[in-house]
Amino acid sequence: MTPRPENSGTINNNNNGKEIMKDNNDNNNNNLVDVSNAATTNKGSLHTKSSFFLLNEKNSQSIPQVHLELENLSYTPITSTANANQQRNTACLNCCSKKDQQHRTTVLDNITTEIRPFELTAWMGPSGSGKTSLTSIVAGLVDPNDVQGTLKVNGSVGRLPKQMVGVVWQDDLLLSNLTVEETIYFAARIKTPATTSDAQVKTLVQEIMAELGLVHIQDNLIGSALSNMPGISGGERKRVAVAAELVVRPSLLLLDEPSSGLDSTTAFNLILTLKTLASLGHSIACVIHQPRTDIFKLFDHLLLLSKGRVIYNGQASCARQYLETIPDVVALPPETGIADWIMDTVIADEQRQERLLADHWARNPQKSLEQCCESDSKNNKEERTTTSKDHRMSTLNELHQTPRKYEASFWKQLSLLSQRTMKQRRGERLTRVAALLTFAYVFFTSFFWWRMPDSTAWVYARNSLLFFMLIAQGNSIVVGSISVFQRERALLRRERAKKMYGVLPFFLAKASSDMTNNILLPLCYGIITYWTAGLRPSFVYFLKFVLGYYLTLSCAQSMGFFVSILIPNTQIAMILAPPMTLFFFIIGGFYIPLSDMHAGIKWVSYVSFARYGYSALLVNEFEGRMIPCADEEVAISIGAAGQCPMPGDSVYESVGIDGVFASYWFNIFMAFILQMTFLVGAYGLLRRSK
Ligand SMILES: Nc1ncnc2c1ncn2[C@@H]1O[C@H](COP(=O)(O)OP(=O)(O)OP(=O)(O)O)[C@@H](O)[C@H]1O
Repeated sequence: MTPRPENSGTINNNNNGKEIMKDNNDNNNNNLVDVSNAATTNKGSLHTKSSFFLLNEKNSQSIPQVHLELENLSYTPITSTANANQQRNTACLNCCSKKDQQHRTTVLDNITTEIRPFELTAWMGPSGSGKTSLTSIVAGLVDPNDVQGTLKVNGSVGRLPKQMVGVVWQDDLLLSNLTVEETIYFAARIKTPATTSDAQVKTLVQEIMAELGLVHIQDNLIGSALSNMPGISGGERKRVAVAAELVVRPSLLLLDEPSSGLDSTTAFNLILTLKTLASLGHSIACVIHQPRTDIFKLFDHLLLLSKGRVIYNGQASCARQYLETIPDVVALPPETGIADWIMDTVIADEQRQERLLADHWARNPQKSLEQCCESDSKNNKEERTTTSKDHRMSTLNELHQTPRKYEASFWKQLSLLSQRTMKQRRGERLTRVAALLTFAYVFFTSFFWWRMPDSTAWVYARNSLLFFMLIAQGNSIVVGSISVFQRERALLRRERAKKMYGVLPFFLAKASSDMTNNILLPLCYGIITYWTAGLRPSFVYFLKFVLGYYLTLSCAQSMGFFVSILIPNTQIAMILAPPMTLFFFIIGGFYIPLSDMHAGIKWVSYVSFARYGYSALLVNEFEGRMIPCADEEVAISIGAAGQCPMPGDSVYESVGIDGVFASYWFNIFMAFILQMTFLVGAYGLLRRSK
């Protein structure tokens, strides 16, 4: 933590007798930072304000404040089988339909709560109580048809624009080859308006990194445990994910277990950071499991859930008094953490299966609260009245006018996404393996097809080499394209839901990066092999070979991209892709001459990129030249055997490449059209996918 300068704040008393840290530079109540709990519970580490917060304070008027009210909210998603949910409260949706196995599961039942600005709210409850579901509902990520009840923003029924909501999930999806700083910078830059300069964004990034203790690892790669790539620790990943959301100061911040995997001091400091942020006017709700007592005391508001029902919803400081008034609840034993005790109490209630706590709350929540927490409730009401007087909240209509659809312009989104894709590619283990594989292919191909003599005896060898070059690289390009996109899909889904960028800039960045990066090594292989194998020795024909070869592989790449969006299941896509590609190659004209192909299958060859690619390369190699006679007996199975010297055109005509298909440029045009079709199809599917 950056130490707070001694003269930067004073300790005052507010009307509750709480210590309030107030910035000397600004008398606005916005800037009050309640540190009483922090000071009393963790004297050794009194939280200090870094310039990140000072910077935020200066702009705090620009943070639209949000008061979110959830009234009688229920969440009943459809589950695909009844068996798995027999224990649940289920209701058959339409038992006469084909989908008569579909049932609705009541995940959340009649939840009434609120998230207020200037407050840090905790959502607690045992595993499976519905905390993550509630986060998804508030973030607007579930099907609205599955949600009943009312959601109000600043008094009006409706939803907050997604740009004003920051969400940190339990499973952070971070790109492994980006550094800590690059990850936070990307989030900051794409989510801040164009009017904020790059220098200002960089300052914000530095400040939030300082605040969350990430400066010393700012140049470290994130890494990935899945691909066994060393990187930052789990706790550091969590802090990076938090920083990427915090850096743009969202009005509403939702965090799903942000402290899991952190040591208790780091967890305390993180929650304290959130508390400080809340004091600037942000509304923050935090799913938390079993925080230690000093962390628990940082929370203003507590929502306690048990199996989808409310057990307590009120000031965190009143929870103990309230629970102890309920018969059957054992009072907090000495030397026991309050959060531990609350969780033990809730779990014991769940095990009894009588739902005493939920029923008790349902009978008369407000009255029970007022009885046991009278003085605190009164003070709280007064505080809220003062807050609402001081800050005129924007209406929901005004809030919807504030953010643009996307903060960054189209070109900025495209540029940032392209840069991120390039960075993710650098040093990827996959790329290194691909480089080794290319080297192996060059060696292997040179061994079998070294400097082929230009004679009729080598016509078949030339044909087979051209086809081998396509099939060897084409298949791995399709498979590689699918595996890479499947990894990116979850991140795309999450970032799209946050309205960070549009589909078109993502698509263009992805397609252009793939069409260069993924094809680069295979193209090198083609270029080297052209000369080592002794293909047509002319620079013009060489350039035409490069164009045809590139376009065919690039078309294969686009087909892989299309398939990976069409089939969202990775395993199925990976199983289906190789035979599909192989099929397109088989009907490409080498194994079965196009002239001999059965009419029932021949039409498919018109949509095979391999057909146009192979035809273009073959025509380029043999068109308009005479192939000299071999000294030995001519032994070719295709072409006009016996004719010597042999006209090159007869080689491709003998496999059925004739008429307009015998034109190099026609085949190039068709490969281009096919690629565009795959790309437009991929884009359409991507837009429709969620
Ligand atoms: N779409 C869904 N269909 C069926 N059941 C669901 C669905 N979403 C959540 N559930 C169930 O609802 C319950 C609550 O899930 P949720 O993930 O919200 O709990 P949680 O309190 O966040 O749990 P944890 O602390 O373990 O993350 C779980 O039993 C879960 O299996």
